[in-house]
Amino acid sequence: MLEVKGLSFSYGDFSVEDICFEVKEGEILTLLGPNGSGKTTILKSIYGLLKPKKKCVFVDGKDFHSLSLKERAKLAGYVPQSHHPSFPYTVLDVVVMGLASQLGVFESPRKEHYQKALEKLKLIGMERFKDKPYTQLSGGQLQLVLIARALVQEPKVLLLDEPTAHLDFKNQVKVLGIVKRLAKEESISAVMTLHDPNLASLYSDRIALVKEGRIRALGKPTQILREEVLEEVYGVPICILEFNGFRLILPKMEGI
Ligand SMILES: Nc1ncnc2c1ncn2[C@@H]1O[C@H](COP(=O)(O)OP(=O)(O)OP(=O)(O)O)[C@@H](O)[C@H]1O
Repeated sequence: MLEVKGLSFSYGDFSVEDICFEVKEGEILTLLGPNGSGKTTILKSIYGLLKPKKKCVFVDGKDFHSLSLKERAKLAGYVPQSHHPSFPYTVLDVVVMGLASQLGVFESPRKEHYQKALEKLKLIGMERFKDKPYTQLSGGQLQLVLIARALVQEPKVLLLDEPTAHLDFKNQVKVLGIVKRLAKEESISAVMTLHDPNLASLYSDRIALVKEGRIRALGKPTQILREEVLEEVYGVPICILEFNGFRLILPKMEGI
């Protein structure tokens, strides 16, 4: 289980303050909120890429930030929002790099490591690209490879920053479906950031609405995704249509 207890971080002119939530095994919590509200800052602070003001992140009760890099890499995987590859490693090599922390300093990856990486590429439907230089992938393909790289560690906690950002509709559904299935089957605690409230509603167990560096509301999608709450957070008129038990969140337009 992931516990975030009073996480605060400041860049100077922007800060996230007193972020608190728990994510149980098998659960997906989505951070949803406007551009610049602090979602990435929260994810980076959890993973330790940014240094929060105090001890505040615990995985299975362990103070995550006090662990060694190797121990952290075993426990948590992070998929960044964007990545600009510079060296033309093959896709398979990039996924194997996810296991670097599990190898000794002078140890090269072995057959079983490549096998594991290939399994993860198969899982996301990217095995046919295994020998392609990853500098030659599209933005969406790159995103999928980064997800495979995080999965190869078989982490207990998965942090995904806008995992659907560069993906077409089919791949959005596919990737979020994979995250949901893995969370349940592998008992992973997943935290992701999304921009689309409809996708958040469909794929999250709980949603934290973030505004100006603070969590404004936290709960199940049906509790959180209400017209007045979303209007307050996004500052635009919202209309929610209910149909066969599903909720469709739309901008309010004349005629709706
Ligand atoms: N390295 C940095 N130094 C200073 N300020 C930063 C830095 N990175 C981000 N910020 C600022 O912190 C605020 C929150 O940024 P963050 O990327 O966390 O927001 P976000 O909710 O993830 O946004 P988006 O949805 O647009 O990705 C923004 O005002 C941004 O300008």
